[in-house]
Amino acid sequence: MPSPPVTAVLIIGIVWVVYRLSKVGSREPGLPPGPPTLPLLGNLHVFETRGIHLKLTEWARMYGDIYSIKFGPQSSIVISSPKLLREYVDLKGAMTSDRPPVYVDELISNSMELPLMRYDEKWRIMRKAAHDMVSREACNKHLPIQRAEATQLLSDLLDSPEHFYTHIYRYTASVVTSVVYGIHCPKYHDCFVDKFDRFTQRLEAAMRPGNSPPVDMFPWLKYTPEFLAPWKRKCMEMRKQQREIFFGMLDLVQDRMKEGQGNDCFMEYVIEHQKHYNLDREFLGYLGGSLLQAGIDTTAIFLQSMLACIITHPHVQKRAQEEIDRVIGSERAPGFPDWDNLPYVRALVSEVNRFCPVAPLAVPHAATADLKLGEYLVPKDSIIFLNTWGIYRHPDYYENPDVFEPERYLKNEFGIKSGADTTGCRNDFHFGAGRRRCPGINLANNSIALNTMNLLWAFNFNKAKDPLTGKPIEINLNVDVNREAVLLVQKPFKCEITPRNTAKIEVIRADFERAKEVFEPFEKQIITLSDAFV
Ligand code: HEM
Repeated sequence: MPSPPVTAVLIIGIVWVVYRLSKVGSREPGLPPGPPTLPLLGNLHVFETRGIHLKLTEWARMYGDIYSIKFGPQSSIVISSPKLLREYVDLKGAMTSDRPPVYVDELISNSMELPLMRYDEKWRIMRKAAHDMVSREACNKHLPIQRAEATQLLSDLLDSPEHFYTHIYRYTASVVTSVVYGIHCPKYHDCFVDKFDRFTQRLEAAMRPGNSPPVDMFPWLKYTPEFLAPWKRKCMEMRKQQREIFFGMLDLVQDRMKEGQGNDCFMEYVIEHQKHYNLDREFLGYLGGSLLQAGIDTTAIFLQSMLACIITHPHVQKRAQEEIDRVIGSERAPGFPDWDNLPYVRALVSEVNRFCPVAPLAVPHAATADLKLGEYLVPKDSIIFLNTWGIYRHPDYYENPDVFEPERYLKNEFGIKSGADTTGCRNDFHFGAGRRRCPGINLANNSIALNTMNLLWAFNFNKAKDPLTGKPIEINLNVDVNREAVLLVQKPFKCEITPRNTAKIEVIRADFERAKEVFEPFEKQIITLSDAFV
């Protein structure tokens, strides 16, 4: 039997531990209000890992444009208006540009992937090089290859319209491999593209909440022995495969340069200026790899969503096509200079981005220091969610926010309703905010503009028909989505794609013949990957 003083100490100790545990999950004083919490769990018990943007937006309408949530001990804030995004993220960039730690990424890439890097010296080195690589001027230099790739997309769609998914993916993959590594991918199958597509799906699954224990919330889980943690083994396999891709691509560029066969791609530029950017081989490998990883799926998802939007809104498709026909006609395909003369097509693109933002919660930021945001105090290391979905569906800013209506962008450049506060308004929230804003914006926007013009110029897009009933197969925009994915991916849908007239078919065939000359310097190497990818 312990003595009375020992018993007293034990009781005080137990009370203290219970008290501390009961505080886990509750809000620190000063945090903005939010949904009620439970001890230990915070808001985890009502949190969905699928379609998180919908839950965060539902709460935004209840608790306001800034509110807080707790994932166990982890504090997070959610920002859901243009004004607060500007004030709290854009203008406080030095304190809001960290990323929350992602242990799975630490295992896979040793935290060397730019989008998930912490806000430190490593990030600064990488970001500067990435910024210069895909700056507006640098991208303009690469318009001919981007255009040639877009011409191949039209030609592929003429040949086998039923494979539009893989044609689009080939396009977005080949644009990045061409401009970053100087290597054209002529087809989806039996080439780099399908293997990279599969690798990305495996990577996305490995990162998905629920497929590994919540290590980032409870860091002691890191020490689970490997024999009890198959997810750790999976991460090590992914690491091997990822390095094979990233460093294999880098080697190809260096081999080409040694042979004097350069083609002016982005990677050649940074290799030549390696010292200036302070990049060693490890950085170079992950720099190119980060652009591959961040640039391919995102652009493909936009194009898929754009097609889903015009198929479900035929009057929008018709109006955009009438404008294109008026400005361009049938004798030539659209080009970049046409973009400025197509206000309705530009409005359509803005509306697709508003209605189906590719990354509805961007990539979460984190606070590098304690933050004073208006009347609130947000502790260092809190996660900051940029609720792009909630902003783009905000009823104070957008008239009928749940209706797809490109015309709103003809009334004013932000598409907002009259009388709304314009502070912080822009029409590119889908590229994020502050210092972590997407650096690939120019490359992405060039792809979006060129392909939207091209596709509408060349083809009619209609709902596919059910072979049994003959009835159109409906597409439920943003409802039939892959809810497990972090990006807003429409579930695979079918559609009928038919060329609009024979003159256009001839233009596409002739343009594709000419594009082969542009591809030539980009076809000196074939990307090989080991059997691990099959
Ligand atoms: C439609 C196409 C795209 C969309 C919607 C998109 C969207 C985004 C978003 C939302 C972020 C996070 C921003 C933030 O944290 O505030 C991001 C980051 C990033 N994006 Fe994009 N992106 C697209 C295309 C591209 C392309 C083509 C590239 C390059 C080839 C690229 C490279 C990156 C990189 C490297 C980052 C990480 C930046 C950092 O953390 O500092 N993206 N993108």
